[in-house]
Amino acid sequence: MKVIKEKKPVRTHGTLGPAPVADTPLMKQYQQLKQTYPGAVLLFRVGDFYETFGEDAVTASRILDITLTKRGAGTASETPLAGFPHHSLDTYLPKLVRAGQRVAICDQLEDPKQAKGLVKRGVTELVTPGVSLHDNVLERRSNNYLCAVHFGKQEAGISFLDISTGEFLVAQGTVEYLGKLLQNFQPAEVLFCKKSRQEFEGHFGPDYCHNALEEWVFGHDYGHELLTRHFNTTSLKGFGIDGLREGITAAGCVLHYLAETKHTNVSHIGSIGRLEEDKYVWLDRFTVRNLELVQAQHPGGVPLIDILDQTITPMGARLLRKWVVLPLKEAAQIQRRLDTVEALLQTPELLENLQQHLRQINDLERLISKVAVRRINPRELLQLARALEAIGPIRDELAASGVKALQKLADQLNPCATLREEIQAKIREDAPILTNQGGVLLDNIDAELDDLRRMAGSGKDYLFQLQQKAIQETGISSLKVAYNKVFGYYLEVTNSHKDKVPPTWIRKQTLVNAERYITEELKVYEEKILHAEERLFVIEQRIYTELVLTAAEYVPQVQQNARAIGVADCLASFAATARQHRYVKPVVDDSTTLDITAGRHPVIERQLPPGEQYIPNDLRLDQDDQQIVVITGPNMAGKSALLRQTALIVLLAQIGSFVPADAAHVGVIDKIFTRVGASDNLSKGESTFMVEMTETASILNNLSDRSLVLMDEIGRGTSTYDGISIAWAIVEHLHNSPRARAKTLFATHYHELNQLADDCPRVRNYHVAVKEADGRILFLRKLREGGSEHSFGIHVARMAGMPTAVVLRANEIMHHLEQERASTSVETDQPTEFDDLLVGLGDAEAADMTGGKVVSFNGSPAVAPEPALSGPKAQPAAAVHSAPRPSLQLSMFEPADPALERLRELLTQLDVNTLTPIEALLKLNELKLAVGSGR
Ligand SMILES: Nc1ncnc2c1ncn2[C@@H]1O[C@H](COP(=O)(O)OP(=O)(O)OP(=O)(O)O)[C@@H](O)[C@H]1O
Repeated sequence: MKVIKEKKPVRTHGTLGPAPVADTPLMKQYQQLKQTYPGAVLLFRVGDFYETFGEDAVTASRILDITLTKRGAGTASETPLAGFPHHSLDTYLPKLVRAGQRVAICDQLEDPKQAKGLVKRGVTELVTPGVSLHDNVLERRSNNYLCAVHFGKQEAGISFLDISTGEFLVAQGTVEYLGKLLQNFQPAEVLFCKKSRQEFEGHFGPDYCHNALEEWVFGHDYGHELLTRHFNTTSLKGFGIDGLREGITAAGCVLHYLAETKHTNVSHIGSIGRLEEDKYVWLDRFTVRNLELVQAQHPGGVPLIDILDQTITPMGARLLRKWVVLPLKEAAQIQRRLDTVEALLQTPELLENLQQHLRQINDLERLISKVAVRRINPRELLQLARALEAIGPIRDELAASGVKALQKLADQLNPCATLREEIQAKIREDAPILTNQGGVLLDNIDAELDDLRRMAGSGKDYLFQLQQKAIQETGISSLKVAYNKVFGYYLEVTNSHKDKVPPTWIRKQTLVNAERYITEELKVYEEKILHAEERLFVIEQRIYTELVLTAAEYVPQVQQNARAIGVADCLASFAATARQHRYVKPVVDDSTTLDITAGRHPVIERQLPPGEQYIPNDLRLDQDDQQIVVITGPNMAGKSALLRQTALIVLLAQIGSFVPADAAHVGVIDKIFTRVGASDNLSKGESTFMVEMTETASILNNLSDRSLVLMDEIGRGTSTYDGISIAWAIVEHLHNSPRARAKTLFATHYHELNQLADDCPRVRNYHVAVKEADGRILFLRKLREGGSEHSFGIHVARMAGMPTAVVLRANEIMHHLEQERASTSVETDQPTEFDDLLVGLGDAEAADMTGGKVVSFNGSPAVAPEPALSGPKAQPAAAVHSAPRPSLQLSMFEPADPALERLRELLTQLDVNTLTPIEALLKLNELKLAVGSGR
């Protein structure tokens, strides 16, 4: 086959072109392999090139920017062709994988020189976004997870595996829990069953890089069998996961996929851990996103992790990302971390020494994984030895620290001295990456190896002497002995001297300016040298492989080292951040208080322009008196910053970090819910408002006394009155719910909500202070007690550079509207989206939301009916507490209309406790249709 030498970058966006035709034995072989790996780009090794054909060639040339040419141009078997030299695999493979492609690497399985007929070829590795050991594909400081999801009848199962570290996790629970885990772990590839595609995308969106597998892979018994076989156990009890039926299915699917992608040496996956929902603070996926914990929401934004991360090793960096999204709930466990950070801060020398040694550690975890899968090169093996060399001093440092938690870590460290010494005694410091071309091992390891080296070395000396002799004999001073793969050793004579060449020399090749010859003597020596070299390479490879096998016996110890190093690194990072950014140790206990003195936003305070200071604020929430704080203030005042900083301080405290404040007392929080009146779903074409409401309903259904709720501009996706009504009802619900007194921060533009405090004793009004001077406002950023009088949107518009005429006109309209509002009385009681929200909540919640003043769904009063519903829906905001308040719920259930009768019937049948938000939405739609059609 013709090999294309010059590869000029050409972009192609054409059609896929004809598929390759199996017109030769080579193409037949290609077709067979291609059919075995449908959906993967097949890199087909031919000689020194990896070639792609047909559709694959079009894809490869587009992603890799390589020439797209044709095989069999002008013939019936014409097909697109694109290829690259085999030694460029490391450059091109990551590009394909990062572009979301699965790549099957097909190699020559025998030496083409020895092959009789067609060279044997086979796929040696299937690299996919979620299953990769290639450094160029992986990010050093974050994990690369493959994930499998399985939807069961009651619950769903999920499993994560990072093959590059051996970490294998499983969980089972509600779809919401899975959504949260997907958001936390950000898998590179998700596997699910073909028939679950719609369900998966309905819940989690279409954006995950995924692979839909056949239904039979998702069987519990099959999964169980794969797991027990892999771990060589009879049951899964030892891992504490035997009850997780759906989780086991998902984990089995992960192992199945490893085998399918030809990853068979996976002994480094030594255990499977359970992600226990109860152990960690519940952060719904919106909270992880809104608080920008590990990922900024907008390009150029800075996530919390960037401020926090002062880890030195990749193990530390990867662990910190997990700690940040999985804050702890057990006060004692948190306290242990905090005490250790304090000890490190109080002993600067210990912290410095520890960090100094950590710099030598490298990626111990991924290095040992490469040992397990037998894909470690000599230089990496040396790195492993150097990393192990640093374990001893770290162990000594931690052991002598006098700090209990650090001493415990020291106990887990094992310098694996025997292995380290063996590596260092065998591998040359300047060893190459490849193991098949010699120069890997030191002298005096193997007698035969030493002999062969001498022979190869002296052979080369001999060739030099032969060159000198030939120069003397022929008088051709420019004559040289050289080597190439085709002719072996030869004598090269320039054209000007070729008439001096003796007749016994055999001409082998004619170049433009020179002739190349061989002689009998040269051939004999060449044989000897090449034979010695070949044998030498074989011996080196054998000894190297034995060394890797020896190293493989240390996988569990080295993995344990890696884990302990990760923890030490994270704690040291907390101490370093606390020192650098003036964080303090929070008091974390089982009380129900949240009391922050002079709290700051950890990210914004680092982003302010030089000379600007972040204004700290105090904030206290307590379920017994100040349970809900309604914060009003103009746009840009700093309301969102305050909400977020409160959540971030809680979160930092509960991952064991010091916090940006002068003091903080954090009674352990079990759930953090965040809802920001969103506009970000608009791009997906969803009804923003509906999404907002469905999610809010889900929040309200899941609260506990220990929960922290942040509501930022909830209701702004609808008209002002609706918005105020919804916001009002939600605050009431949070206040009156008999189930939970969740601590709540509620930021709003609707200053009307300040009137809530009159009815609800645990609701307190605060505002972010601004100063008005000369018709302009100055942001003071200070949280003060009391509500605010009016909104300042127009002032902000002026600040933003809105033309004066527009600003003046806006002022005029606002005054007009305010006057109108004051003179209007009771508003319409048509059902609105607010009613829809109640539908999603169920009887108990609906009653909670309206302060127990709602008529139950079967039409009779659920509680002694009071004449007025204290929701503002029914009246304009300005008159909330003065006008009589008709119940919008009553209007919804007047019995006269048969459609409404039917609606009532449907609602009564509904078990809202088992509905997911998505199902609730669908149900709602159904109900609307039912009412509309009069069914
Ligand atoms: N305490 C503070 N000290 C200094 N700067 C602050 C402080 N709080 C907020 N800021 C700055 O003010 C900007 C606006 O704050 P934020 O987004 O919290 O206002 P907001 O009241 O929520 O506004 P909007 O209602 O428009 O969402 C922030 O991006 C930040 O740069």
